[in-house]
Amino acid sequence: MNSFTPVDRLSGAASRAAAKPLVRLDNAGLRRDGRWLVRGIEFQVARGEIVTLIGPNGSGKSTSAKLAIGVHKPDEGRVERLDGLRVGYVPQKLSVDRTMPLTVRRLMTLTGRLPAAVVDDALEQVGIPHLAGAQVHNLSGGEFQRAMLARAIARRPDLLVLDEPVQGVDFAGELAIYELITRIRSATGCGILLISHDLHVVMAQTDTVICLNGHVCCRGTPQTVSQSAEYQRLFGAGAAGKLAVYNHNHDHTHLPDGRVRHADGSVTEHCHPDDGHHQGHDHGARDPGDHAGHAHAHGEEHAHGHGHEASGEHRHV
Ligand SMILES: Nc1ncnc2c1ncn2[C@@H]1O[C@H](COP(=O)(O)OP(=O)(O)OP(=O)(O)O)[C@@H](O)[C@H]1O
Repeated sequence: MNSFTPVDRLSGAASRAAAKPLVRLDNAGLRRDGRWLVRGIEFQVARGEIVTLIGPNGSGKSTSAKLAIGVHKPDEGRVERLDGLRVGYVPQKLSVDRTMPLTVRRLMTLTGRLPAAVVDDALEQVGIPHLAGAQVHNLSGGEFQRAMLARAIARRPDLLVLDEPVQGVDFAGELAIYELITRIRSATGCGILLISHDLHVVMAQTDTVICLNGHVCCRGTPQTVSQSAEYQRLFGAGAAGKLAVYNHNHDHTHLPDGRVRHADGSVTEHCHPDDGHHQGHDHGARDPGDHAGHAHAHGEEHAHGHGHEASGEHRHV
C-alpha cells in the first residue's frame, strides 16, 4: 500500500499549467426535453483538491460531473478543461453485468490494454492485490468499489471523478474508502471530484463542498457549508452536528483481514470491550458486536465515525 507514484517535480511550464484549475464550470447549464436539469453551475477542481458535490436525488450531481468531464456539452455557460486532461471516471452505474464471469484483472482492462505490472500496482494501491484473479461477482461491495477505483487510477489520471464511490459499502467500509481516496490525492496530486449523498462522512475529507439542488445552493469548506441555512434547509438542521463524528479519538486499527491491532501493537481477532469506539457510543438497536451500526474504518489507517443516521429531511431550497 506504499507504491503510490510520488508527485513529480514540475517544470516551469508545467507548474504554470498546474496553477490553472483542471476543470472549471462557469455558469454551466444543461437543458433536456424542454427543462433545465442544472443551471448556473459554477465550480472548479484544482490539482490536489477534493471537491464534493452533494445534494438530494435528482439534484444534478451526476449531470454536473458529466458536464465537467465533457460527457455533456453545456447548453449555457462554459466548461474549460486543461489541455490533454486525463480523467479517471467511476460512474454511478456500470454497464458490467456483475453476474457475468469476469475477473478483476479483466475488469481493469475492459476499455483498454494495460501492462500486467500496472494492473498489479493499481490493485496494490487500493489494497486488493490478492483479488486480481477473483470473479467480480464474488466481490463484496467494498472490494468492488476498490476494484473500480483501481481501474480508474491505473491510467494515472489528472482528475478522478467518483460518482458515489461507497455504494453497497457498509459504514465501516465507507470511511476506509474515503481515506483511500484522500491518500490517492496526497500521493499522486490528482484532483478529485466526488459525488455523494453522504455528506457527513465525506465532508471532513473534502476541501470544497458544493451543495446542489438543480443550481448551486451553497458552497465552501465542510464547516461553513454545514452551518449554512441553505444546507440545513436541504438536509435538516440536525445534519450540521454530524461533522463532530470526525473528532472521535480511537485507539486501535481494523486490519484488512478483519483483525484488530491495538495501541500496544498486539493483534486480536476482535475489538476489546474498552476500545475507543465502544466508549460512550450508542450502538442503537444493533447487536453490540455488530460494527455496521456505526462507522470505523477497516483499513490500513483508521478513523471512526459515529452517528451516521440520515437526517431524513430532504426539502428543496
Ligand atoms: N440525459 C438525460 N435526459 C433527461 N433527463 C435527465 C438526463 N440525465 C439526467 N436527467 C434528469 O436530470 C435530473 C438530475 O439527474 P442527476 O442524475 O444529475 O441527479 P443526481 O443528483 O446525480 O441524482 P442521484 O442522487 O439520484 O444520483 C434528474 O431529474 C434526472 O432524471
